[in-house]
Amino acid sequence: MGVPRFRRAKAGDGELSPNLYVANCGPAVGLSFEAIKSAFESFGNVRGVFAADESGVRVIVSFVEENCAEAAFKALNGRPCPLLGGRSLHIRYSVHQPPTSQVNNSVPVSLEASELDIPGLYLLHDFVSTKEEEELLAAVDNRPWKGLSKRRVQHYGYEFCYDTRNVDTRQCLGELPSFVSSIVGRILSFPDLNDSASLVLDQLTVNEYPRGVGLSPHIDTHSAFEGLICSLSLAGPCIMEFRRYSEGAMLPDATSSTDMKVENPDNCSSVIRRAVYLPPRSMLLLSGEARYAWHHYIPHHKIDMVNDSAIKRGSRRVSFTFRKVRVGPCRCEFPQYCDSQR
Ligand SMILES: O=C(O)CCC(=O)C(=O)O
Ligand SMILES: [Fe+2]
Repeated sequence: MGVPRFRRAKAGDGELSPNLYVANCGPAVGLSFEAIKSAFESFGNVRGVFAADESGVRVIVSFVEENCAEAAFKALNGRPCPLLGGRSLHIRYSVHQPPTSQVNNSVPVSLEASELDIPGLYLLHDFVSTKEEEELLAAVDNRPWKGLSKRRVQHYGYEFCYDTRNVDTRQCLGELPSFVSSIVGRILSFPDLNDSASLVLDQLTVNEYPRGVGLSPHIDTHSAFEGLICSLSLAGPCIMEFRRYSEGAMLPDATSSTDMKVENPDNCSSVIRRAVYLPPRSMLLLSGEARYAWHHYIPHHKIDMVNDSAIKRGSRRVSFTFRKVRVGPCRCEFPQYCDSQR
């Protein structure tokens, strides 16, 4: 069945809902789902607490009764909650989205990045051979994985912290491993990347996604990484969607009233969406506008529709994402998406 999905309540949904979207609250700030459930249960029976997105600081609290949600909303919205460490909660009503309205929410999928017309986006097919792919997979499968809620990761160079979406630059884990040296060299020889300062790639995140698992829409934190992000797809395919929000204010950790639009593009009139198919062994390069101003997103699908073909995801997809850790603030041309220029 999977985790239920929710969208922001809008006119026509009725005034009340048993579901509350609660920001500034979640495992990333030390509040477990159990602790949140028990705090909200002082207002009535809670059916469940779910992550609203991957941030760890936004949850959906789903009550059995609407009037209990209303009581909790009135008592807690915008006020410090003593049962939750005195945190000030930001609450809105949220509506359960039944599975039937989740279909046909897709955009046409291109096979070539150039068709997306996103400056700074490149997709290089067959960037590694099948033999290299096997060797890279064997190398990471021989090393310890760290389990996240839905996928496994490995970090090299610097650890990436999912709660802050940043790296701890004081804690270097060492050089990138020798099994990726030839890949890094090949990236550096790609001619269209003219910003040579960003080409000393020193951080690698390896992600292993089981079939059907994706990644929430995000822009990699500007202050954490420089202007080039390179992602090598191995083992299985997926599609990647890109979203450009015209109003800005879409910082990855924003708790503003716009942040639910990321999860619910149907509610958002000001988003441009494009998608590309990432086959195994392809390298995706994000630079410039593609890196700084477009959210990227891997839908949680087991089957992707690419033109008229249904393409089944493999039993897993493993990606190697190479980045350069930034020292000093970001000075990009997209301040509306930039945590350094807020
Ligand atoms: O799996 C991928 O290709 C993308 C990973 C990604 O976007 C990230 O780690 O920030
Ligand atoms: Fe990313």
